[in-house]
Amino acid sequence: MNHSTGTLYIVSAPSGAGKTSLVKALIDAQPNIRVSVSHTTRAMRPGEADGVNYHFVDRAEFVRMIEHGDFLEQAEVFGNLYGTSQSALQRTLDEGHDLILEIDWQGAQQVRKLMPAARSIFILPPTQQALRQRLTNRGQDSDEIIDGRMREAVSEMSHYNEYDFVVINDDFATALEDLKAIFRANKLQLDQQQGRFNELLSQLLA
Ligand SMILES: Nc1ncnc2c1ncn2[C@@H]1O[C@H](COP(=O)(O)OP(=O)(O)OP(=O)(O)O)[C@@H](O)[C@H]1O
Ligand SMILES: Nc1nc2c(ncn2[C@@H]2O[C@H](COP(=O)(O)O)[C@@H](O)[C@H]2O)c(=O)[nH]1
Repeated sequence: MNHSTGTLYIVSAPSGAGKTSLVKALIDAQPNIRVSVSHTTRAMRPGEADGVNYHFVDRAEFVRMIEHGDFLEQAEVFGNLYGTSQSALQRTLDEGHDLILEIDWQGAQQVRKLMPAARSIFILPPTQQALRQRLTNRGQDSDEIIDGRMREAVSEMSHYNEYDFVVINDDFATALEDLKAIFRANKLQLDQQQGRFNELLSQLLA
């Protein structure tokens, strides 16, 4: 059996639903999973670092990268450009690591067309009030930006049924267990498809 190529996962959610926190907790527990570092024209937030949270570039550089064909997918979200580097993604998968893309529904549609084997997960907040509360508690965006993100949340959430799985992030620990279960089930399915159990089965059935 050859496990050399990793699986690509797409994780989408309205801003503030908790996808970054959940993905971070998942990869802390499962070292073979990597997270793609996107390029963006958004301003850096306090506490963020270039090359860690994002590759922060200006609009001219981002447009140059689009023209050069550097992105697997790219989209405008909340007035800023975001994109996934094709070469970094391919390198990580070829190294055998599973890779998570934290991207919006527009990017998810583009990736599904190009890489149909990608598995996709949509994370929902338990209520609209909880979503606003989380954006407020995060303390990184002005009231005006939070209002804009709440308006966009409805449009983002209307695409939930394009995804393979939906996870509700009400209790954090429960949502994390749901995410882990999705990754575990997918790995077991791949093991079966790639014949990992053939030797055992030939002994058991002899
Ligand atoms: N289950 C939860 N209950 C309460 N607070 C939560 C829960 N999950 C995440 N949070 C908090 O909600 C805030 C938003 O979470 P996070 O930044 O992970 O969201 P996000 O979906 O990645 O947003 P964005 O798309 O804007 O980056 C954070 O302060 C986080 O600690
Ligand atoms: N299509 C893409 N969407 C992306 C990418 N990286 C992030 N995102 C989306 O942007 C919003 C806002 O993120 P924030 O860090 O500014 O709060 C987030 O909800 C993601 O869905 C990307 O590479 N491509």
